[in-house]
Amino acid sequence: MSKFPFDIVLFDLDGTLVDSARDLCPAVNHALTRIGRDPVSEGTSRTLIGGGTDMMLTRALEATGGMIGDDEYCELSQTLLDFYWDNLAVHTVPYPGCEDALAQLREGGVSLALCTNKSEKPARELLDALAMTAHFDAIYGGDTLGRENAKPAPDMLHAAIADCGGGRALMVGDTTYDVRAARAASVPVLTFTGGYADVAHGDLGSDAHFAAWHGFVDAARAL
Ligand SMILES: O=C(O)COP(=O)(O)O
Ligand SMILES: [Mg+2]
Repeated sequence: MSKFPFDIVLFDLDGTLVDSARDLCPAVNHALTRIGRDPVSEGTSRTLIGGGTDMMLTRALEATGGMIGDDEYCELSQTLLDFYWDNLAVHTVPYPGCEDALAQLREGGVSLALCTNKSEKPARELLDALAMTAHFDAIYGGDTLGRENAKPAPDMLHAAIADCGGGRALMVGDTTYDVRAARAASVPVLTFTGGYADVAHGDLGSDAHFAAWHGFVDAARAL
């Protein structure tokens, strides 16, 4: 039994644990400019994150002139990934206070799992680069169980809870993908307002939110 009102915390990655927009934005712009599109601003790129890099590219193409053909899209998606995988930890950092909160949870006997829509390989590489891998008992990426089972589907949440031995779980995220996945898995959900919400925070529909990681443990205990 943990010292918290939950035994397992499932974390989203981009926009929740780490501020990765400053590396994702150059990657999407590398792809856009390759086909002669205008780059998007970092502010715009933040609103495109949450569904995985393919979703980010699709939304960026729609915002800069419309979708392209399937073959060209596949090639461009690979161009984006190649760039991102070589540059995924250039500017990306954990949000202030996040690692202390993870350590506090672990010391309190809570199991931690990562449930990100980022593909598993770059997610693991990013965690390794930031020396954060050891915090997690289970790591799921958007492709681990097949893209069709990425968030907002509940599958990776269910699998991570099982890997952690079952128990009372809590989801922590920043976008509608996280809230919808948590609802589908019947898990309470806390959202971080410092991330990349794709709708107004009040419309995310989470059970509660926190604005800074220093306030996370109190917000989670109050659920
Ligand atoms: O890479 C993305 O677009 C989403 O990743 P996240 O699920 O960790 O927010
Ligand atoms: Mg996110």
